[in-house]
Amino acid sequence: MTIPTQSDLQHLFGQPSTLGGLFVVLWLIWRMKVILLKESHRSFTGIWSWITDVKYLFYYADDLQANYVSGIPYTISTSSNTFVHISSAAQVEELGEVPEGKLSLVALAEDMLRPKYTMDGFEVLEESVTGTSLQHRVLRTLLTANLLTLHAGLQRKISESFDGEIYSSSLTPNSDWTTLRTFPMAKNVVRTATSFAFFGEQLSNDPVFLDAALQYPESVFMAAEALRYVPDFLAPTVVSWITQNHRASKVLVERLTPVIDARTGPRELHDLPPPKPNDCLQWIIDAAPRKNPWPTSKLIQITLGLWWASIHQLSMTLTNALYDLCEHVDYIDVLRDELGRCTMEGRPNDLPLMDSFLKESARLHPADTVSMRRKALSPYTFKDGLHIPTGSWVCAPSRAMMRDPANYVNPASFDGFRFVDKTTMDRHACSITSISKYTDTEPKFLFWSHGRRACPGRFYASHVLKLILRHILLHYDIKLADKSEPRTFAWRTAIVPRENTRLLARRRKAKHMQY
Ligand code: HEM
Repeated sequence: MTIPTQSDLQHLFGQPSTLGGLFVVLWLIWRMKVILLKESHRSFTGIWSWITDVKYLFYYADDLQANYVSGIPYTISTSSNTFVHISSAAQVEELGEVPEGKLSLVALAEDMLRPKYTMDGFEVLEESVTGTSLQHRVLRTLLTANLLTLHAGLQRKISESFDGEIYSSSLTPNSDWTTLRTFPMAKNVVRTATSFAFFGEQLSNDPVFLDAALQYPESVFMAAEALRYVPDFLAPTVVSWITQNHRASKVLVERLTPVIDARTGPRELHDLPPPKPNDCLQWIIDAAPRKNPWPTSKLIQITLGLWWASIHQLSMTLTNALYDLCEHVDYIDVLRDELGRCTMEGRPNDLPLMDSFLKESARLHPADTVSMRRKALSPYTFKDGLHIPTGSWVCAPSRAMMRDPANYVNPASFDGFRFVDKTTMDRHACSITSISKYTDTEPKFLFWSHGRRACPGRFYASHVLKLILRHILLHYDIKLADKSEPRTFAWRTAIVPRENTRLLARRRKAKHMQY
């Protein structure tokens, strides 16, 4: 695993400034000060914990992989936290069902994101609406059920956005092949498509809104990261400086307020017969309580919370899938053939070969090394006796588990059709049988987590990834600009695509193109 360069640190949080590097320096100074002033009486311990913290900033993923033993818990301790990694199927199943009141995702998200400062006072949502938490109802149920309805609009947004990236690229003018910076391109395409599904046509056409929509998750992430390095009394100042006084969230609030007000206005107006807007914003409005309606500000907070969860993983996953396609070019024609024969209906078993390819890409190249993070609100003892003390974090080392020979045959090799029944490969492309689908969750495939809180956006994510790859494969040839360019770097548990790694794309001849 390579560690980030100065340029990666600058871009880690999406800001082309020197802030990334500055944080590390600030943090080193702060930690040194703490050690020298407060811990001089036990300076060896202090310096050792400081070295450990620096190590886990860059080598968490490597350490986890090196020390992973199937089914045996592994603990990493830093100066701020203890992380217990569980990997037995029984423990993972149990973790997936433990109530929020004992092992909490919400408490952990509060610790990680510090929303009080970074999201302008946002409270991480745990409201229950009709028995299911709101995000699961809106994303898992309604967004998934509407994939077919949104399909044409998403397809249009994706082609406009990707083709726009090609035409606006200034990296290789006058060349047959256009050079794209893969990760920034992926972020733009994902943002454009997802803003359509979340906010509808009007807002997804507004460039100022779109800009803020991409900036918002990055500035929250960046501010939360910075808060780890500064004392609490400086938090508001530092966050305000990093987020440029919450610039992105202010633009989003300014643009969303009139749209929500118009939709929630007098009851007789907003309950008008169809056509009602068909987007996540509307489903959030509809899911809100009727008796004591939530104010617009709360509806916006909830919407932005879900938006935050939706963007980053999706663009990193797309980037990794594109690299895997370039690395394993033999799959390209087979996948094109499948695209030529099969239609997409918004179901998880659409395009079984591409589904399997995406799953294999996720298995070997996930953007996170752990999944199912929870914070113990009180001491918790697993059925097999494993004890988690209050305040500790428990999670599953998902990346190591997906590379475990006990879980997958020949785990280090990329087998893009690992998840289809190969005896059915000579059938008509669309009736090839899947052994397991991309969106399935199970203890050995924790890409989407598992259990009660498994990612509610996964059906949408799978559909959009297939739509984006479909557009690219049918209309473009792709290859890496330079095979030796490093693609990712490690940052805590994440494996982040580098900002400057390049992809080449060339428009295919018209006779090859089809929809
Ligand atoms: C490839 C893309 C994605 C990956 C790999 C991914 C993965 C995950 C994972 C691992 C979790 C943590 C669940 C847990 O801790 O148990 C999660 C939660 C979540 N995801 Fe995704 N996700 C992706 C895309 C999306 C999208 C597109 C959306 C929205 C449309 C979304 C919405 C959410 C929400 C709201 C949660 C929190 C669920 C809760 O609080 O119970 N995700 N996701």
